[in-house]
Amino acid sequence: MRILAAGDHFVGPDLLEQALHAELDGAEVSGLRLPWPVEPFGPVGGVEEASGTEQQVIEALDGATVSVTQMAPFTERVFESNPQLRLVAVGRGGPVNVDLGAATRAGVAVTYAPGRNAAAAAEYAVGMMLAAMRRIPASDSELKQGRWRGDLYAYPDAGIELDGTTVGLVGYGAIGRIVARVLRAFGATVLVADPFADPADVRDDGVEPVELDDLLTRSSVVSLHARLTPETKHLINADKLALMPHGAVLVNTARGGLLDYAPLPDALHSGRLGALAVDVYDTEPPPADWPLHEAPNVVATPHLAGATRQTAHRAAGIVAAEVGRFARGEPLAHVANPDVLDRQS
Ligand SMILES: NC(=O)C1=CN([C@@H]2O[C@H](COP(=O)(O)OP(=O)(O)OC[C@H]3O[C@@H](n4cnc5c(N)ncnc54)[C@H](O)[C@@H]3O)[C@@H](O)[C@H]2O)C=CC1
Ligand SMILES: O=C(O)C(=O)COP(=O)(O)O
Repeated sequence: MRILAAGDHFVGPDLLEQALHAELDGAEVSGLRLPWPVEPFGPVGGVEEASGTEQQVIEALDGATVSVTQMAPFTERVFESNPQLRLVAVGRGGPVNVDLGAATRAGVAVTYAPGRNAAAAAEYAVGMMLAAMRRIPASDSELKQGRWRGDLYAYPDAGIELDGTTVGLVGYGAIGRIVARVLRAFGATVLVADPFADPADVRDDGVEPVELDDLLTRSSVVSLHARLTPETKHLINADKLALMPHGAVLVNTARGGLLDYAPLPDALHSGRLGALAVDVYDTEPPPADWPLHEAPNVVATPHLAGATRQTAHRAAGIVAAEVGRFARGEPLAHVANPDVLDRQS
């Protein structure tokens, strides 16, 4: 079986290859390294989450029946140009770089790796929340500039605790669930808005399922954990921000497109938003004259929430395990287009 390991800077072709060799004896693996920094290609399935070009993938596939990848674009043209392809195993929480309709028409099974970075992203989200609520990065730079205990030591400008605070999570998938568990351990009251989560399951976790507007009205801290789709674009806009209590904290470690960034500078300057913590942006990287660089109480990091060493190994292990199942004719664990399996059997 010929396999293309189309890796990138984070989960490289070498890591994918090692995992494949550990899983399968005698696999013939070729590597493709996708560009870094990311060169966006897309949209593939409504969102721009692929990197590299389809031509690169078409040429690199070169007769492979299986490909493992993180970000390579698998488009209609890629499938048409490589009719021998049978499996694309994507090491991401969603196979957003694959045109699923085209894969299904071409008879290619697509698998993915739900939760592979959930612990990493959840821990980071809670870290960002605490950083914003207690303004840890600002205090760090003040101290390094020779300032000892500024406004943050003065009532009422001091930060707030998670203990006893109501935190609203928008999205209750792999990451939202871990964030909820951690927040409850801190003593927070957790509300969740997720139209696809079973309210009974949410309640079983000690969390209250609510509608989005209710969540925004009641939460002192709101953290976004939904996936970006055409339906969730600008889920949080100026009207939704206006529902939040004065001084509320907003955290976005999910996707820039979930949040309309345009009204945020005014919301921060007026104090309507008490603090903002963001790891993701409407344009990545944000421009040098990004208005939020000048706004008060913003903690901003360069899209790092999911990036831990464990995540990279887990992604490679999950895709290699899928390829192993495929090679042995066993059922695949996480198929995004199950209809195609009937046609393959
Ligand atoms: N900053 C980073 O480095 C990372 C960001 N992410 C992002 O974090 C987000 C969450 O990832 P996962 O938990 O793995 O995704 P997931 O697919 O497990 O969960 C997403 C949840 O969003 C819910 N959802 C869909 N429409 C919704 C709506 N209108 N309102 C509220 N919820 C809605 C779904 O029902 C699902 O439960 C995604 O946007 C993902 O791209 C993930 C990992 C790293
Ligand atoms: O945002 C990131 O960096 C991600 O890794 C996104 O993760 P996912 O595509 O959900 O596996």
